[in-house]
Amino acid sequence: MENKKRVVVGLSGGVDSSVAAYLLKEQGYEVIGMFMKNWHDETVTISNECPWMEDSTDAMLVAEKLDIPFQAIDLSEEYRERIVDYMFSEYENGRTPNPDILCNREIKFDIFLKAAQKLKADFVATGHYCQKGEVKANGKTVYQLLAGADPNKDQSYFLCQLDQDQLSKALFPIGHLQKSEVRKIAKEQDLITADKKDSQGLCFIGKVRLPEFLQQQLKPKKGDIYVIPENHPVYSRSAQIPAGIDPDDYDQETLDMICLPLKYEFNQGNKIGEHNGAHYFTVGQRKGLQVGGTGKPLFVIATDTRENIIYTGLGEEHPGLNRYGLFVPKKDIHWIRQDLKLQEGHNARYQARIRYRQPLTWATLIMRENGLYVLFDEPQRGIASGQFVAWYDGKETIGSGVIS
Ligand SMILES: Nc1ncnc2c1ncn2[C@@H]1O[C@H](COP(=O)(O)OP(=O)(O)OP(=O)(O)O)[C@@H](O)[C@H]1O
Repeated sequence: MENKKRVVVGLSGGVDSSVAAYLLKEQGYEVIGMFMKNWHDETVTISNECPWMEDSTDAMLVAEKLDIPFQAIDLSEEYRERIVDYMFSEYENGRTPNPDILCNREIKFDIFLKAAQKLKADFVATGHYCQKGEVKANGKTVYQLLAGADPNKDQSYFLCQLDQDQLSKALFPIGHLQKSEVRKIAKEQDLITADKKDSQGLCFIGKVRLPEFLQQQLKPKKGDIYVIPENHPVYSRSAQIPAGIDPDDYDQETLDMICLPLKYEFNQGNKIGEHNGAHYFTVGQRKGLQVGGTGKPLFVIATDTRENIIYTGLGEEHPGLNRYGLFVPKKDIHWIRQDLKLQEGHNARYQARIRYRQPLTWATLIMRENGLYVLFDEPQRGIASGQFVAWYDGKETIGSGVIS
């Protein structure tokens, strides 16, 4: 008899990974369930809300029900080093990190994958809503990261930093299903996770609230909130894409103006209130400013963590909030499809997004010596440095990068 391929499936104690494990078993794989503990207890007890104990018990019960071996591993040290510390340092520097994307690249498809390989696994599987494809390029197999079939659940954005090696070892057994179908299978198989509520992203923001989390390490620091008028000269050239220019013909100054973060000075605006620490805030944020009586809603358009100043704009249409371009420095550009990598001096049209579940927008990608300029056809709300931009050809994620 042919040797069965061995798969370690990440069992989170949720319904998606439970059904992923069930389907793999049905398909004839030799399946091992593995739960990872990501959080140190002291980090968790702050809000008493990260129920990893309950989750790991659920994961174990699912494994028992499916009659597959089960292991729990403690990755909390690695998680702290690679995700938690990065979160703090990014916020401290006024950037907006995405822990879910990092967790996939650094933990699930790196450390967790290596732990699986120690168990002689051929693959690692997760309950992500995305799919894997394959094409041939220059005679070689190239793996594709494709959207999940359920448009409301597509999680491919969270995997936009995976590389070919990681993808070659990944399986996404529920990616072709709708969420409702996944729940139905879980019910039919009498899995105890069938009715469990969805987690929001990873164990992070959903379970440990972000402001509470940040306050563990970033101390409050009173500072000023300024409001920048809409007609400020800084927007005269930065707030739109000049019509009729061929992407090959953009001069560097114009690109920088449209795509680099705008620099504000406090004397450009009026003081409108105070905050308790610029490092708690992110571009696009509306809640938590606690400035009343402004008529139109107030949005963060920039933070200066060095000077501890928050710059805001009034109204959803403020040009500081809605920008056409962004920039990814050379070292932060990642191509899943290496074979489609843009060469310096070239440009291409792709669809792109800067956050999970955001509808895709057409954009022109312009590769220059220092990095990648992304010019959207429509202005994008709240582009923040540290966020990931991902670009797509239809359902396929082609590449991604960290916004400068
Ligand atoms: N603590 C964990 N241990 C093992 N695998 C995990 C863990 N957390 C997440 N995963 C894996 O990553 C996938 C995506 O995680 P995410 O937190 O986005 O969960 P989800 O989409 O709500 O899925 P689920 O319903 O399985 O929890 C999960 O389906 C699971 O395979």
